[in-house]
Amino acid sequence: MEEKGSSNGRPLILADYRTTSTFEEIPVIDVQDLMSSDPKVRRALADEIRDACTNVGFFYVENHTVQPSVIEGALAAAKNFFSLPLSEKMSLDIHKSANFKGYTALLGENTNPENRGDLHEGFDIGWEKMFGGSRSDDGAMTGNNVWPEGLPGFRESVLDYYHAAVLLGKLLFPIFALALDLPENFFDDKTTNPAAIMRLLYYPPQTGVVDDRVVGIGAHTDYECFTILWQDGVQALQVCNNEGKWIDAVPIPGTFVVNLGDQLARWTNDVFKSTLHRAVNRSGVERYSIPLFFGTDYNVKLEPLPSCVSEDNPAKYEVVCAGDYVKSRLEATYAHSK
Ligand SMILES: O=C(O)CCC(=O)C(=O)O
Ligand SMILES: [Fe+2]
Repeated sequence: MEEKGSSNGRPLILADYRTTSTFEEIPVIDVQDLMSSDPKVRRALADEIRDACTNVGFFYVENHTVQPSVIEGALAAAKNFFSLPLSEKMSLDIHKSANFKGYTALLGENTNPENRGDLHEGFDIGWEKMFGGSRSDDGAMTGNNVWPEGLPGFRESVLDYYHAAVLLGKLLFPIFALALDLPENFFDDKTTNPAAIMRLLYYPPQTGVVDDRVVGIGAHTDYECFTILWQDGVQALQVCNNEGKWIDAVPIPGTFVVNLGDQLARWTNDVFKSTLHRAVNRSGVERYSIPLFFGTDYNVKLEPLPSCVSEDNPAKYEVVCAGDYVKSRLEATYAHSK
């Protein structure tokens, strides 16, 4: 790839990085140096991440900070929850909660408006301290979590995972900032109350002829800055390249898939890609995944970075408040099953 500006003293015009190149595979990035005390090492990692963000919008991270036991706990919690009788799950129906917390039944969501509903079940939570409860003010997205009764340890296992994934997300923000040639602390004052939504997802297998309008999760882009996704060993996630071809995000043990969402696309005026993806579980067995969508605080304005706007790449998006934006996207996703 052509060398364009960068950390050698010349100003970086990020707008020049916007690319229409395509990809055939998703890069794997080792993030064990995320907290290195050597700025050169962090810079090298940021360059690798910038490449993935401008060309693909997806990458795997290996050697991350989340302990396997925490992941196993969350997976066991998910399996216990989704095995509950439907009536118990429906008592936590997401439509009854303030701001999209709780249970989504099969076909309850329709992520791609051209489809007929998504073939997955979900359970959504937002920020909550393990001890001391929910946060009082998330602006347009304020609302408490809801928890099932009669599943001992469920809340603890889910929150353990939530906080471990949020911590990883907090470590990723500075490296994204560096990748954008911003001060590493650029996002610090914009992520003081991590606006992170976590979901447990269950995908039944789809057998026989698959109606393209009813798949595990329809083609969509994510709403927040980035998503940290744990997936089990069952292949289903697919990422759309620039030629419209679906590339399998093959499960790689020990990794997370990280993908950019529309908030970061808006900050960067589409220099960083929020890439279309979907999940179709044709494996014949059940699949579980756990995305955590990490955005800026809900009161932050999503404004394009000056270095991402140029004469050739004028600002594409109107400035919006993060909370209003996430809420409007969620409202659209659940509108059909209201
Ligand atoms: O389950 C997956 O692999 C993808 C889930 C997803 O794209 C989402 O929840 O936004
Ligand atoms: Fe997604």
